[in-house]
Amino acid sequence: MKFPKNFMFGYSWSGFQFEMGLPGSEVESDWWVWVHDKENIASGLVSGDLPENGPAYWHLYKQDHDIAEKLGMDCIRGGIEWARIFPKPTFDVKVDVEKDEEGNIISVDVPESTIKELEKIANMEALEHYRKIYSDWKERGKTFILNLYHWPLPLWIHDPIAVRKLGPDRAPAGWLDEKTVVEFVKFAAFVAYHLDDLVDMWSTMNEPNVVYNQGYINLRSGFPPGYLSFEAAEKAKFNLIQAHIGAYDAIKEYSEKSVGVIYAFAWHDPLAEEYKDEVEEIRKKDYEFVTILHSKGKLDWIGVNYYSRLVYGAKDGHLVPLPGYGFMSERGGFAKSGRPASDFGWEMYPEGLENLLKYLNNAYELPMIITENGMADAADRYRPHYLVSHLKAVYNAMKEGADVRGYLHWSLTDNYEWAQGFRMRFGLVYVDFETKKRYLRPSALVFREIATQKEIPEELAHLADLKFVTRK
Ligand SMILES: OC[C@@H]1[C@@H](O)[C@H](O)[C@@H](O)c2[nH]c(CCc3ccccc3)c[n+]21
Repeated sequence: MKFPKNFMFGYSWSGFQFEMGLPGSEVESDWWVWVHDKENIASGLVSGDLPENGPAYWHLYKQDHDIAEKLGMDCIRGGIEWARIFPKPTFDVKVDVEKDEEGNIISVDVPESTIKELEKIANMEALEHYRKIYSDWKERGKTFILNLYHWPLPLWIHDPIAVRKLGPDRAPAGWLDEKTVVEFVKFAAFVAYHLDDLVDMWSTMNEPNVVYNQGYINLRSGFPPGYLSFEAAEKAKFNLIQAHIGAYDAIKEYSEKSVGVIYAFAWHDPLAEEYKDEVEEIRKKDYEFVTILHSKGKLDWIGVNYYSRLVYGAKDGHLVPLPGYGFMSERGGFAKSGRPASDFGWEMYPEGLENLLKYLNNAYELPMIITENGMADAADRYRPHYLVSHLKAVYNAMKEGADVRGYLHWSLTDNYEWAQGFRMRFGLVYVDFETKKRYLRPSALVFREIATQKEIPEELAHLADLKFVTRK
């Protein structure tokens, strides 16, 4: 199975999960206070592991780029932490905001004069260090995708502990506050103005759907602010859509490159044929954020994050995602389908990726990049199979006309998995967090074979069809 010669292979990283690990790389944000909060740790909502003990990419980026190059990678999707660039509030830097009659933001104008004002309160050393990190990869003749927002917010934008204790009206409320939209657009313009020469493709945000679903509805996920409210989730969703649109326009002021969004796409299956139509409605609703951006012409490409599926069945007269399948399978066990689940309890379901890519290609007709795909598998027992079976799914979808430009694995190295800390290991490369030393897992060699040849060679294709003995 041969991929096009310009098909890209690589990996994705995010600031909070990868940068910290050696002294001098720490940065305060809502996620920082959230994972250090004693009550969150005591209640088990977060692991108690700390990001400052992470893989130290801020200092060791050359090492990881060397490994990535050795594994045949030619594209990295990376991030930039808003809390690093603007540790202090940017509210006092005034901009013109145009709103419609309902008060929705139509545009935020960030001219060069405003950028110069922002430079006076920005952390220009952090900006320069990001330039060094990105340049080290670009100087190797590689492709770089920069994503502006991957979940942490500056504390002056969002204080999650205060929101949970006092409510969003008496604390910096993050995406519940439309002021955040304006500040995010300033950040986007500032970064595009300063770093566009190093960026091949832009993304405004990673998985906005996870931010509003996990933060305000699925509280067991351990996401900030852990404030249960359906209307808060809707408000956050609305403001995130405004933020993407504002950032899209702001980037276009300073860049000719394409601007997309990276989204968490689960695949949805009905447990029985009779639920088919209702599940199609659920799928449409789940992808609505992307549909809205596309309908407004504010989307040049789609970052597809795919891991597993959700299977829907009837419970008390309505359709719900069923435990025992997809994301809701037993950690380190087997899904009810008989397929193995990851250390995180996510069923391996490569068909979902093939179905998803065909569906998205038909729905949006935009270039796509798999910006995340991988599994928590500390022992690397299943990862070779997971990797080849999902690459085969991409290959099959492309054969059916899906416009996929690349596959970026999640991830190169083990890293800080949010509320789970270091317990969930997603790396092709194992990290000893004491010594920060990197070690290749067997699946890294499988990745290298495929990425260097841009092909799933015959002698590795069998890995897609492995059958694992279930406990039964
Ligand atoms: O959990 C592994 C990775 C995280 O480390 C990334 O930061 C994040 O972008 C990320 N997203 C997902 C998918 C989570 C999800 C999918 C579908 C529905 C809800 C959540 C998995 N991951």
